[in-house]
Amino acid sequence: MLPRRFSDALDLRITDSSLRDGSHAKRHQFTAAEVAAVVGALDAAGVPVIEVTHGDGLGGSSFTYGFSRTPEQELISVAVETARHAKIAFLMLPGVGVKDDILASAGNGATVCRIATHCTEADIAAQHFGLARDRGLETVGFLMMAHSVSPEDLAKQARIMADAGCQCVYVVDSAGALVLDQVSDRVAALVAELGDDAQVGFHGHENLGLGVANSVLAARAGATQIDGSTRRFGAGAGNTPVEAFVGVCDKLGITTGIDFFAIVDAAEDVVRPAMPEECRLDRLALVMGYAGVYSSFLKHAYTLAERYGVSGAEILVEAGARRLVGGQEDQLIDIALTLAARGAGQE
Ligand SMILES: CC[C@H](O)CC(=O)C(=O)O
Ligand SMILES: [Mn+2]
Repeated sequence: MLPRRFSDALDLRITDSSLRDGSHAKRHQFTAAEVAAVVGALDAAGVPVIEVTHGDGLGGSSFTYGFSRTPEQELISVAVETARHAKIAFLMLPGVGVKDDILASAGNGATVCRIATHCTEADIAAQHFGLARDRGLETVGFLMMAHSVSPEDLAKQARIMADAGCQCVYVVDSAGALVLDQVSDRVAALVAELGDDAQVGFHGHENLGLGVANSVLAARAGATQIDGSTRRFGAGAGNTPVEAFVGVCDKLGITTGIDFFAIVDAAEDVVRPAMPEECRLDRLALVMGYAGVYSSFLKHAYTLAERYGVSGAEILVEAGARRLVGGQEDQLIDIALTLAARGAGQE
């Protein structure tokens, strides 16, 4: 069991996901040199956990999700060799990655295993949590698209993960659709359900501009692990910006162990040069948050809108109406073709 608090000095543990969620924004084109530079800067700033994987997790490099420029085990190895203090985490979605991918990541020195499922499908992760615990890995569970079920139903799924060996279950706002109390209610429901059996975490997206505020409310409701990405480098409008969140935590007296000025410098001098462009709160990102669409669909929507001459916003609105989940990227093609047949204009 993980302690409720990481140490007397640390109220919250932040995991930086720039090198995993940011992979979506970079269309999975990280080089080993970029990973080394970013890990070096985040580690020096005191970031305790750094996640490194293809955006869609281990095994994500594919026609469906987009091919990686650099094999992810190479990136994990570089991260492990570079980090002096930070733990290196990886993400896997059962069925996209397989158990051998977990073993390979552990073999290359990653120590935090994060398993993600849709928020109604926690049971498919049971064997992966078991394997990870057997290998001595720390385990984190991701209940994705958490806006789409009630706090009570989410808590039941969290219980399934905890019983399978998950040490911290995250409320994952994949669409950046949760608004303030909707975060607190979900985190509080998980805290009440899990008690001392597992910690609770929160992973936010900026699609409605609420990443920092939602993360503060998650912490106040009892979350002890919070995700963010330096310079918001993540899918959609990006994730909760780590540097802003650290500054806010400092002002609120919440201890993160991260040096504000060092992470601000890392954001500007090291992470920004690795980004193809800023993660923006633009039309399609806003539509994602409003319509409740998986943030990693953003680049797919841009590509399909251009290819078929249709509106990216309309693709996303329909994706929200169909309640698409991760792995259903091919349905975006169907939506685009349907819009093209109707003669919808491009936006
Ligand atoms: C495809 C995995 C996904 O990007 C995980 C995640 O960060 C989320 O659901 O927000
Ligand atoms: Mn995410």
